[in-house]
Amino acid sequence: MFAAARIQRRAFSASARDRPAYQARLLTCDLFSLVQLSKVTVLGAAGGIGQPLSLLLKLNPRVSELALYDIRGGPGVAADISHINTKSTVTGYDPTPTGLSAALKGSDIVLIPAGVPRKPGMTRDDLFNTNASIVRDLAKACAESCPEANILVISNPVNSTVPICAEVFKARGVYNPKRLFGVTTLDVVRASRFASQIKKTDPADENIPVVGGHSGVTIVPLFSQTSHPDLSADAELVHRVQFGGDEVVKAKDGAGSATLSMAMAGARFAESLLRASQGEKGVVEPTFVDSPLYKDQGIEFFSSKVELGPNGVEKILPVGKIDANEQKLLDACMGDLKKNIEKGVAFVAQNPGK
Ligand SMILES: NC(=O)C1=CN([C@@H]2O[C@H](COP(=O)(O)OP(=O)(O)OC[C@H]3O[C@@H](n4cnc5c(N)ncnc54)[C@H](O)[C@@H]3O)[C@@H](O)[C@H]2O)C=CC1
Ligand SMILES: O=C([O-])CC(=O)C(=O)O
Repeated sequence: MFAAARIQRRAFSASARDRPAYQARLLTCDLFSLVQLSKVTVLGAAGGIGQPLSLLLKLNPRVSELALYDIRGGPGVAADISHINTKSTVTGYDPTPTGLSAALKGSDIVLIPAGVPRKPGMTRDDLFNTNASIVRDLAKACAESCPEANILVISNPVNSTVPICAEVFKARGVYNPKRLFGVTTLDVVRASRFASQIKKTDPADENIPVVGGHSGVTIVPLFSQTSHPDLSADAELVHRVQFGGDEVVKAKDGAGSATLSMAMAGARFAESLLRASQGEKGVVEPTFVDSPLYKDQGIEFFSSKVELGPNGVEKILPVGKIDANEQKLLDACMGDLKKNIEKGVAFVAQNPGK
């Protein structure tokens, strides 16, 4: 899949005479030639998140091919972004079944920010009726055209849209739990920024695990596991992390929810996955995945720190030691999370679509 891995394999199997040539190629190839075969697809590429996310992916030298699909405006965004002077190719696709399958064929990573965003007064769950069928149908297209790709779900409610994708893949016999991710990176990004504002630190040095799900009380920051354990008692900060999305929805006053910070968070998660796919060890990101951690409580999906690798999920790390404040948050998370997951599963059972 990736050029460097291919060259390395050839170097191993080459004759003693040819091996030095392959090894020299490995040593001398620049970063782009190392990774030239990574195709990334964005579904919903012309939206508030899709556009800046596509821009950031175009700037990423690990991406060699960028496929942009939307029900409207994909080719226009692609034409614009394609003029940026980085090596990757950019193609926009029309909203036809063949356009969608061509956008997905051969993809290594598919990011899905397609669907409607919140308006003030709405919860993420209020988006379910519209976004569930959008995600179901896009998941079907992925299951048919790129069943082995890593699927990164951004569309809300993430706690339900990820199980929807899983059910669609299962129904087609191609479900690989190691390759399905709910993107919760924005919660981690917010936690580190908000904590750094209080502690007057560089947010780049803050690494705050956030576990659970991606909505309100299901978002559980674990400050006790950082160098500022006292922050777990800061109820205002914890609330700000849990309801950071609402802060943006309110400020945008009907014009949508977080788009720019989300694009950064989505691009960061995709970059982590690319680094791990290309052999970097120890790449860890919290993400919402099919997880063994709370299956005994009937919770099939859970966000915790996950080590990424060439096959997607390499290792799901335990929640670890938490303090009494955080235990209360985790207890409060479980009820909503379970209901959100079950709602997604039930939706596909009752509405399998075409
Ligand atoms: N996971 C997270 O942390 C976050 C998730 N979100 C969610 O991301 C989603 C998108 O948000 P925005 O970009 O602000 O919305 P937007 O309305 O600006 O963009 C959505 C795009 O999806 C497209 N679309 C709709 N149906 C489609 C389909 N069937 N196939 C392809 N494209 C389709 C639309 O044409 C539009 O361009 C929302 O559900 C929002 O709640 C937003 C912020 C953070
Ligand atoms: O709040 C929203 O609806 C969008 C979102 O998921 C976030 O900003 O975390």
